[in-house]
Amino acid sequence: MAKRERSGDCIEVEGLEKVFRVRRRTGPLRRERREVRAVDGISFTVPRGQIAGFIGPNGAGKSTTIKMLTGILTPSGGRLRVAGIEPSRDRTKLARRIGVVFGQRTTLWWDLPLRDSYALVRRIYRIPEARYRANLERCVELLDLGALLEVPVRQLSLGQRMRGDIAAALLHDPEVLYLDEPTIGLDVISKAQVREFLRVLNEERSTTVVLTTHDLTDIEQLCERVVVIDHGRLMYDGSLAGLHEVGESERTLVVDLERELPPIEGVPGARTVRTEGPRQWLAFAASASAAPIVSRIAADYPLVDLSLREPDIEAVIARMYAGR
Ligand SMILES: Nc1ncnc2c1ncn2[C@@H]1O[C@H](COP(=O)(O)OP(=O)(O)OP(=O)(O)O)[C@@H](O)[C@H]1O
Repeated sequence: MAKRERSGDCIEVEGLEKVFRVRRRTGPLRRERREVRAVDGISFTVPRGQIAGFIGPNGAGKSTTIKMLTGILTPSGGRLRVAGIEPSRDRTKLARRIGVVFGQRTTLWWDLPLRDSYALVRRIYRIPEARYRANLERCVELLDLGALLEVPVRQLSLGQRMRGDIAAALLHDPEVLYLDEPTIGLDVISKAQVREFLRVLNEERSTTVVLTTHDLTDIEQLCERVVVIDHGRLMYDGSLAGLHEVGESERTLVVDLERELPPIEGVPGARTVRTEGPRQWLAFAASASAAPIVSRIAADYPLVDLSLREPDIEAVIARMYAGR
């Protein structure tokens, strides 16, 4: 698979806007016209070869932005370029340069085995035989699809289907890959497989990736950069560590003790926020290490088990607002 140059910006977005005009019935003969500003003047760029996280709460305008980046929707205002192409003007040309994966929808043919779905993708994109074979072989190897190629898509588990969908989006060698919630509903192992694949893909082919997710672990493990939008506006653009800092976000340590005890006290940097029988929840700054907190608790309390919970995106963003 071809490795590309990592120079210049692959995606350029300037003052992007999308206004939906909706009509609402307000009485038997009355209709009201209303405007929804789904995207309200967003600007950012994504350099070639970067994996950028694109996050925000429900209804923030993420899908609308992605749809404009793929040419499905025409912007109401602003400027947009992807791989040097204006998406809404040259949608067909752009389709050859981009791949799109939606976590909650499949682009595969439900009744066909994976292999036949891929053969159809090959025909749609007119992928040359040698390139198709090489790309399919690499995807099958990296996504562990060998045993699944003859299985009809409807019989695949969600994680298998997702891996199948990702391969389908890459057979024509796109330079940009949009992923909308690629790990949603997947178990821990499938999530790890998908993340590892994206890391290798980016490393081997310098593919530019825009990743929409509600899972901060996806961002943590894959994205050097994160763009946060809310109410159609850009809230933050920078590193994940920086986001935790401005959002003053907290991680939670869930601790199982041998028996019910009073709330854990005296652990520097952590405070007990909840107790339920022998289980206690301790919050601490997301930027801090959990190690000293864990060893302190292990030394002072009868510890049976523990797990770590990452902050959720909604909470981080809510704190960003509160801090303004
Ligand atoms: N076709 C449409 N017509 C009218 N309003 C729309 C349309 N598509 C989206 N919207 C509105 O635009 C806003 C942004 O929606 P969008 O789907 O882009 O958000 P999102 O960030 O992708 O949310 P989610 O995380 O829930 O997918 C919402 O208020 C939504 O109701």
